Amino acid sequence: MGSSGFSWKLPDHPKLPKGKTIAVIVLDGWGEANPNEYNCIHNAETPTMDSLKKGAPEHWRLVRAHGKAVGLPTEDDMGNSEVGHNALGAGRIFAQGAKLVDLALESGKIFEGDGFNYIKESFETGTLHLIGLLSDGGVHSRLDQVQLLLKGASERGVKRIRLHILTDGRDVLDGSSVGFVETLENDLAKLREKGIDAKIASGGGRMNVTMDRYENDWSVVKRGWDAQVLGEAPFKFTSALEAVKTLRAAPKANDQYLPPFVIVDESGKSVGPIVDGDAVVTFNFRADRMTMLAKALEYEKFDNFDRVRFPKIRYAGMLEYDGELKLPRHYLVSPPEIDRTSGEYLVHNGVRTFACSETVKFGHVTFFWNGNRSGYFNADLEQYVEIPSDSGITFNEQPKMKAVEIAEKAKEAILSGKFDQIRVNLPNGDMVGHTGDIEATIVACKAADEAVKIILDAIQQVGGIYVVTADHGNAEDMVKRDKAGKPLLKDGKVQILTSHTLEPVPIAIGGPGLAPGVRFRNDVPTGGLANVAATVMNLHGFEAPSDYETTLIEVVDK
Ligand SMILES: O=C(O)[C@H](O)COP(=O)(O)O
Ligand SMILES: [Mn+2]
Ligand SMILES: [Mn+2]
Repeated sequence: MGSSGFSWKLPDHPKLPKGKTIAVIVLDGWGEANPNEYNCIHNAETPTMDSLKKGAPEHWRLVRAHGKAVGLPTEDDMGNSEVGHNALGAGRIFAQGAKLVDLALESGKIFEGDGFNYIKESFETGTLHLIGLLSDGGVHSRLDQVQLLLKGASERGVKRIRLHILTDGRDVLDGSSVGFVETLENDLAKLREKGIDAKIASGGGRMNVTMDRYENDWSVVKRGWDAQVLGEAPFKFTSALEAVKTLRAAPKANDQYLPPFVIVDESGKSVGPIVDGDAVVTFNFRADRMTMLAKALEYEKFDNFDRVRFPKIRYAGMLEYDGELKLPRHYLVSPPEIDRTSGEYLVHNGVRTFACSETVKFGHVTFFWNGNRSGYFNADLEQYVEIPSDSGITFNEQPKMKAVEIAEKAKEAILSGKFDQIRVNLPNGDMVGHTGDIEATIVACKAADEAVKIILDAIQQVGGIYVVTADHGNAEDMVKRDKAGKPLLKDGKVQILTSHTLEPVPIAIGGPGLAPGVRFRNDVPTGGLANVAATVMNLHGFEAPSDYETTLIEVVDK
């Protein structure tokens, strides 16, 4: 115990034993919604998940996974992997990046901080470049925040601004890029009237340009670098609106995958390469898909691709993206301080932990789960395994992804007897759901269900316990709906929803190691993802810290 009275030691649970092997399975993008033709989970064969549901209400229930339950600004904010895994791992609700940026903009503090003062040093003689996702999805970024940032910079002496936009179509409807570009162009026109030279300089679809994650495919970041920094891209236009409209007209074009483009002047010269003395802000608040670019912009030593030129810039992230790596060194808003996560507590209490997913979700069950912290708490007690994801494809082409491989790794870890907690993320429902391909998403959900079965069978063999849950909805509703819940039509066609949803997610507990009297309490009706950590700690035989969101379970005499 330290002088403050703080201790990592968790009290013993009065009724539940230690030493059980526990599988914690997170089905990514697996919400609960009414059965209908757009509910891919319902329409897939999912015998394992269906059988768990029969355990309701004692061993199966729903928990909230969106809005304030996961620290987002409003109840209209859909859940996402970052906030979902943060809540699952941390056991408490933290105001998240979206909210923290809102507050900093509202109070004006963002413009008084070190990060802004640093980039401001370039305003007199250099250009301010803003790079990020042009969207109101609220998952990685928000257009209204960019607008306030532009306004704030314009009131504080900026003379030249260049925007490098990434079109979305993943957290928002495909095709919405056109409207966002129009809005932004209007704002920039107003800045120009005030004498500020403000333009969009480059762009591209988020999944094709810049926003890769967990180092799955550096060529994505390189395509962005070439356009944003070098001013080079296969497509050249004289306006961003023309760019997006033209590129969207190609067969099968999609906002997520638009090719990189640069905006050029009458002489064909790019209007906004990044050069020595400029300032750069990456305006996404969410870390996972900005970290790779942040490294390229900041690290002197870098060999992931040939940068050709490494301009001497003043660079700040909207947030600090990685607290361990201190990346980037400068940022406009401090990230949530997610401390004392369940992973850290459990390791301090001797719980041996195995975590696994494939690359595209690997950081979710490690970095996000551990409060946006990379690396092990204690390498002697933990093992994290990453299974390489396919790269260069959209996941509707391979909807089974690496579900079986992840499950087999988990099974091996369970049967090895070397671990007390085996934690996985099964990405299928989410990654394939984001493609908007309904047939493929049904295949994806079936594959995830089969993977769950492999893990539950292993738990059965060792007399363990399982906790099966999800981080937010996605595959259970693939259509945009009106307020009354009816599919919304556009030009006579339904609009496919590629984004997450506001739906709750299931949580199921069971397995031969679950003590007979354990059941879900009925007095936590509004329970959310943050209640899961205390629940899992109890199942490991510990009481949760008193400031954690309450456990979902009770133990009754049987
Ligand atoms: O980054 C993404 O793929 C989407 O914007 C959100 O999906 P995730 O929160 O499930 O990662
Ligand atoms: Mn997710
Ligand atoms: Mn997702």
